[in-house]
Amino acid sequence: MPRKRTPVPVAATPDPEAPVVLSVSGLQKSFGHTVAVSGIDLEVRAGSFFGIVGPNGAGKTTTLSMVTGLLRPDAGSVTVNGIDVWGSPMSAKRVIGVLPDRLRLFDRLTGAQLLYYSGVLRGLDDVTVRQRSADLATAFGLEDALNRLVADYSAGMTKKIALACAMIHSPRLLVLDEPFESVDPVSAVNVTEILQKYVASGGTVVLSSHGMDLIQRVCDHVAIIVQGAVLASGTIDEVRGEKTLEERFIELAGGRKVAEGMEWLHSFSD
Ligand SMILES: Nc1ncnc2c1ncn2[C@@H]1O[C@H](COP(=O)(O)OP(=O)(O)OP(=O)(O)O)[C@@H](O)[C@H]1O
Repeated sequence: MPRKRTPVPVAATPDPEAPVVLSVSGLQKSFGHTVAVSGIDLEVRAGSFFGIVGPNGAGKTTTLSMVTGLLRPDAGSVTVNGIDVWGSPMSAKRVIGVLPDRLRLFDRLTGAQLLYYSGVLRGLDDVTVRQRSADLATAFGLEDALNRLVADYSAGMTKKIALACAMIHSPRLLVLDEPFESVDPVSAVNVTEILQKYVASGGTVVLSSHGMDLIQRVCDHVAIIVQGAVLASGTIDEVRGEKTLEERFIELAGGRKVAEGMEWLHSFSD
C-alpha cells in the first residue's frame, strides 16, 4: 500500500516582524591578494527559508563558513539568535546546524555511530539521541545503511547523513552549503519536505545552491552574491521582478559568455 504523505506546508513569506535569527554586518575576507568577500550584510528572520546564489567563486562558501564560526573574518560581525558568533563561538554553535561545503566526516564510523556521536557531542542524552537517530534515518531513507561505514556511502548518501547530523540537536538555524548536490530527485523532495516542516515550525534555513528552480520554489528570500558582494537581496519576487530568478541571476552575474575560439573542439582528434 502506498505510504500516505503528510501535507507539506506551502512556503509562506515569514512574518516581517519575526525576530532576526541571523545578522551579518560588513563581513570581509581575503586570501592573500584574492578578495573573497568584500563587505556582506544580511538579515534573516525566524521561520525564513533563505537562499544564497552566485556564480562559481562568488564567495558563498567563504561567507557561510564565517557565519558558522568555521572561518575567521578579516572584518565584520555575525550574530545568531543574538549571540556573537566570533565573541561566543561555543554558545553560538549550540544553536547552529551546519552542512559544510567540503565534507570532512569521521567516515570510519557507521552512519548510526556518526549520528550518535553528533548528538552526544551536542549534549543530548542517550535515549534522545537514539530516538532522533531512528527518526532521521527513516526521514532520510537511510535505515538500511545505518550499520555500514560512512566511507562506503555514495556521495548523495554522505550528504544525507551529514544533513541528518546537522539537524539532530534541533538547532535554531540550519546553514547548508549546497545541500542538494549529488542528491537524487526523490531524496531531494524528501529533504525539501523535512526542511519545509522545520521552517514552518519556526526553524530558519540558509542554504546556498546553484539550482535556481529549487531556490525559486522553496525559498522565501534570496541574496545574489557576485564577486564577494550582495548585488540583490529580498523576497524572491522583489529580486526577480518581471524575470525568472535565473534570468536575473545571469544579468547580475555578468551575462553569458559566447563560446568563441573553440573551433578545435569540433575537429575531432581521430
Ligand atoms: N582557502 C582558500 N585559499 C585561497 N583562496 C580561497 C580559499 N577559499 C576560497 N578562496 C577563493 O575565494 C573566492 C571565493 O570562493 P568561495 O569558495 O567562497 O566561492 P563560492 O561562491 O562558494 O564558489 P562555488 O559556487 O564554486 O562553490 C574564490 O576566488 C576562491 O578561489
